[in-house]
Amino acid sequence: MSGVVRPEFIPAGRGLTLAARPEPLVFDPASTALIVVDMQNAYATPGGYLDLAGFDVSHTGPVIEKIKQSVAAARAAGITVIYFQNGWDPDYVEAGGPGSPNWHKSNALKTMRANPGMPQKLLSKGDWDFELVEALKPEPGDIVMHKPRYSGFFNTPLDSTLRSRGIRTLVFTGIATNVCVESTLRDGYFLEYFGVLLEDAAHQAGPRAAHEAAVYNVETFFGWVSNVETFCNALVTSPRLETQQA
Ligand SMILES: NC(=O)N/C=C\C(=O)O
Repeated sequence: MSGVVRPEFIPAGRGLTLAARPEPLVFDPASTALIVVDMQNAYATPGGYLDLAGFDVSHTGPVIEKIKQSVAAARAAGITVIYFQNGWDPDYVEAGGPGSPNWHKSNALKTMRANPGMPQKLLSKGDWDFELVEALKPEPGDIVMHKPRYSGFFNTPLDSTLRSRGIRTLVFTGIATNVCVESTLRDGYFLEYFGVLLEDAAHQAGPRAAHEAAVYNVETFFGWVSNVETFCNALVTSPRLETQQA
């Protein structure tokens, strides 16, 4: 097959071909992780942080369902599943004070400051807002990581966890496409990971154009774009690359 990207680290005789834009990408389940970014009540449930801050979360249901499908397919194929949870300790030390840009830019922190009457618990560890949505609970064998900033690589054990397992391909799902998903995929690119975005398993914070812009950025500059059905089909039906090249 012409135009297929085959990363050098995938040994001959191994690899599945994922139909993707801008071109198909060969990946090996053994060196791939499915990353589920911040599928917390804060980002996906009415009454959570994004909703309270004025972002539309009314269309997250289908995305949750798509992520569920991708997680099930990944687990069945032996792909490592990593769930991120974004947030801070209950005293908000990890959020940083006025000396941190996070204190000034985080819409969760700004929303709480603007509404002193509201429970001051957005994205606080141990609170409902911080919890993963009911439909996407990790199972034994899955990895759960907390992160204090948008990128999953910042101040977390993500890089060492991936390296120690020989993982080089990262398949992304979650919320928000244009913030934590894109930030983590971009940082992964700089660290030599191959990033794939499943576009129907991600949802934006803000207007739909923000999702589309993030998809464009990934497809054009940072990685590859596919979807859940294609990913699931690749895991069960993709012919081995060596067969295709023969
Ligand atoms: N998970 C995210 O993409 N978060 C986006 C905004 C925020 O956490 O304030």
